[in-house]
Amino acid sequence: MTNHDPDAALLAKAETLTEALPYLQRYAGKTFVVKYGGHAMGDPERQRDFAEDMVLLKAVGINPVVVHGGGPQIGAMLKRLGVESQFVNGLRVTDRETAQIAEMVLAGSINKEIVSWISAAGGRAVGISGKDAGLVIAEKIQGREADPLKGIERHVDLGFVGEPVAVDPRLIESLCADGIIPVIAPVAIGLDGHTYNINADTMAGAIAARLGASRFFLLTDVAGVLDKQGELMTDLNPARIAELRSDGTISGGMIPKLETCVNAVEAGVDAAVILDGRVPHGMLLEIFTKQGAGTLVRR
Ligand SMILES: Nc1ncnc2c1ncn2[C@@H]1O[C@H](COP(=O)(O)OP(=O)(O)O)[C@@H](O)[C@H]1O
Ligand SMILES: CC(=O)N[C@@H](CCC(=O)OP(=O)(O)O)C(=O)O
Repeated sequence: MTNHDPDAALLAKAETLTEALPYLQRYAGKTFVVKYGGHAMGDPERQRDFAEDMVLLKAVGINPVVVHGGGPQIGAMLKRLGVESQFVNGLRVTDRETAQIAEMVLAGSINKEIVSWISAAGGRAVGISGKDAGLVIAEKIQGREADPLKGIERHVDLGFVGEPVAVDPRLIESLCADGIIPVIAPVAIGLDGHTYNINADTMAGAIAARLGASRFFLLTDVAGVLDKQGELMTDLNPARIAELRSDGTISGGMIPKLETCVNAVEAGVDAAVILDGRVPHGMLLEIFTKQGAGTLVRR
């Protein structure tokens, strides 16, 4: 090696940057909605990685919009307060007290924590919930559950569990235009004036659809959607997802996750990606390199 030969490791770094160039050009000015699940919020190092990724996206001209969950954190708080909680098809049955606690955890502690991480990474973030500036209007969900005895679905009352029926994107758009990363908690006011707890995947999907996002990322605690053998399925479409649901391959929290992906891509989002949020910078590799990560859902 002469003095003029670059170090191989440095060269590889430069190559990574040039490999990113077409993606940087393609995505500049586009909006990416990132759903940050409660299970994906690992230790402080992972939290810092996530915040750095958001700040990096913003720095290269992409508009990240974060919608976060916090299911495990709500569960821990309910347990501390001695309140029982149960899920039906991945949705938490939410009575009035649970709705208050969910709002406290989601729009209070978690929302502000994420804002602090982004701030520590050098970005500017504003933490809001679906309640702010009429961002999301919710409607009560009619819950359904399989009746194992009769082999049919029956209605269940999920309480104050809502789904978005209207999204007013103006607040998000003005924050993005001002160089700010919006961080959104999945709580909204219903048409009836009550506070509704909304599954964070559903909330994020509705926002991604309304914003016409280029990409919708769902960061969770699995590599993506796994088949019955536990192997990663890298590409899915709505028809295949319907099959996976009916043959029982997907269950629990993966049900609302895939439903929301289908709704988002059918509403015009280019692609949704479910990936492991605990893998350091996995989202950056997915966006800026040829290497894919997780499960890509397209029409
Ligand atoms: N086929 C499947 N592939 C991957 N995960 C699945 C599947 N079926 C059910 N799951 C469950 O879905 C979970 C992800 O949903 P959830 O717990 O709601 O995550 P998050 O809190 O990130 O939204 C996984 O950890 C796994 O337990
Ligand atoms: C109705 C409903 O189930 N709401 C969720 C909201 C939080 C959430 O979805 O958080 P994750 O993304 O971390 O699962 C809940 O109460 O747990």
